[in-house]
Formats: sequence, C-alpha cells, structure tokens
Amino acid sequence: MEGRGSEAQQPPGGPFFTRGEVAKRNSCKEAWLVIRERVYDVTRFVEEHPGGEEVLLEQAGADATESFEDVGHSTDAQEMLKQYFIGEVHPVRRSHVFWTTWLIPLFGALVIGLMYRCYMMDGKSS
Ligand code: HEM
Repeated sequence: MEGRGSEAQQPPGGPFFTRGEVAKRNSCKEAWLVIRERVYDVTRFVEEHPGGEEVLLEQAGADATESFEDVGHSTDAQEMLKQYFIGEVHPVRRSHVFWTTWLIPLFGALVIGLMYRCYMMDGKSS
C-alpha cells in the first residue's frame, strides 16, 4: 500500500493539453475528460464506469467538472481518477501572455509606421 494517501500531491505540471486537443478525443475510440483543470484519458474506463458509459461519452472531449461533482462521487471514485490522469489543461493565461507579447509591439510598430508615413507626406506637400 506504499504511495497511497499522497493523492493530494499529484505531480504538478505534466504535459499540457489545450481544450481544443481534449475536444478531439470525444468518441469511444478515444475519450478524454477535463475535471478540475486536469485531463483524464477514460477510454478504457468507459465500459467499466458504474454510472454507465452513456454519461461518460456524453462528456467526452469536454469539461466534466460540474457533472462529476453533481453526482457526488465517492472518495473511491476520486481515487480512481488518478489512474487516468494524463496531464493538465494548458493555462489560459499563458496563451493570453503569448498573444499580448506579440500584439503590443506589433501595434506599436504599426502606429510608428503610420506616424512616419504622415510625417513624410507632410514633408512632401510643403
Ligand atoms: C474518470 C471519471 C469518473 C470516474 C472515475 C467515475 C467513477 C464512478 C464510480 C466509482 C461510481 C460508483 C459510485 C461512486 O463510487 O461514487 C460512479 C457512479 C456514477 N457516475 Fe461516475 N465517474 C466518472 C465520471 C463521471 C461523469 C463525468 C459523470 C456524469 C456525466 C458520472 C456520472 C455517474 C453517475 C450518474 C453514477 C451513478 C451514481 C449512482 O448510482 O448513484 N461519472 N462513477
């Protein structure tokens, strides 16, 4: 029973998946779920789910946090999640930062370019 009881400290990080990547795994051939920002590959669990495969397939590729919690799954069920853990949802903020880091200089360059053009045209007309 070694290693049990450390479930609160699941390794942070791990591979990151975007919600788009998860959304592609929405069939019985490949079924991924997001629960509390973590990604679970439940493909081999679908048929074994005590609550039926229907409900899992319905949520496949999506964020099932709410439905998972609404059912009031037992601690056993929470424990089972660990077996299917494959990674985390890519933090939204990162892609946000990625875009703004590019957009701001791009916008700045555009403004400077326009100002320069106006300045040049001004020079020509006078
Ligand atoms: C990997 C994710 C999941 C695991 C490991 C899991 C596990 C389990 C387990 C072990 C049970 C038996 C009862 C219990 O121990 O609480 C159960 C029941 C159930 N589950 Fe899940 N479940 C998962 C996801 C979901 C999702 C996403 C839904 C809803 C869309 C769902 C709906 C249900 C329902 C309706 C039952 C029957 C509850 C009852 O009979 O009272 N489960 N699940």
